[in-house]
Amino acid sequence: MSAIRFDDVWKEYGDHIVLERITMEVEPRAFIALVGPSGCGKTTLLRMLLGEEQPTRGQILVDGKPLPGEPDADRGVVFQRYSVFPHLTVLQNVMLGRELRDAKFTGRLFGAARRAAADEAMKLLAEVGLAGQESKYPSALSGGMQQRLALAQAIMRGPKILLLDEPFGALDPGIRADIHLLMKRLWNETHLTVVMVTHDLSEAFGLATRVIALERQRNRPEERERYGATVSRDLEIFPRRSAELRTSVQPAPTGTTRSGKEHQPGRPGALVLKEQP
Ligand SMILES: Nc1ncnc2c1ncn2[C@@H]1O[C@H](COP(=O)(O)OP(=O)(O)OP(=O)(O)O)[C@@H](O)[C@H]1O
Repeated sequence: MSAIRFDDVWKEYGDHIVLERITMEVEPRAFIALVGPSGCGKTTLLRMLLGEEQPTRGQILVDGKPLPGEPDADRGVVFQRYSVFPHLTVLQNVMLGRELRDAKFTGRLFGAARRAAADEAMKLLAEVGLAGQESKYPSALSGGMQQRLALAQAIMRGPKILLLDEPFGALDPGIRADIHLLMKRLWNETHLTVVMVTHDLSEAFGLATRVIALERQRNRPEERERYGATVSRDLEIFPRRSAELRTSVQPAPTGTTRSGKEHQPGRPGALVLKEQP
């Protein structure tokens, strides 16, 4: 469970200002959807949260402390594609999540620690609907299954913050709906703070507790490089989901993530609109 604070964060590449004046607080266990036009800096913001990029000005604090300058186990990430290792089996990919965290130098666990990690990985695979697929390689899985695997691998690292960069963008609508249910269930069952970049507004409103739009305030061609994007809309989904609303959801049957006990998200029509000053 982590709170994130952006304190007047700017990101520039040479003379090109990509983001400016990003100041916001993200409460613990929030599910943030970052939306905005192509090229406005959504992925750049996510990469700064991951530690792959540093702010040019300002700072990002997690639980009151400056964000470590490089990726660590506290932050898990799933991209639209290529988040898992093609040369490792499904089980090995999920185990790696734990090995990278607990055996940083060797990348391997041994003995009881390895058996415990394998048991946990098997449970997690069942939870994401991949029971029975453990010895397959990712290339033998569908796109939706690969993204479930990527989620399982990220969660196996035990992150406090999960960063999602259009993780479901390449999936067919039906498969997307299934994986949305899975995502909601995983978020409900864990203490994760989630930040997700998406182009899909219905996905944003269906999953998130808060939808944040980034936009350039000045967008004439000659101004594009000199003015970065900033937070233009901060939409809180109402009623807010909170720890009290969490439901205990049984693991989905193998091969599916549909659950009758799924917590319903806030409806897009029920919003509190907070304009940025
Ligand atoms: N390493 C880099 N060096 C120089 N410019 C970069 C770098 N990374 C990103 N940019 C620029 O920053 C801007 C924002 O890119 P970013 O990928 O964050 O946008 P985005 O909102 O995620 O776009 P999309 O929705 O199309 O994925 C773009 O103009 C891009 O060219």
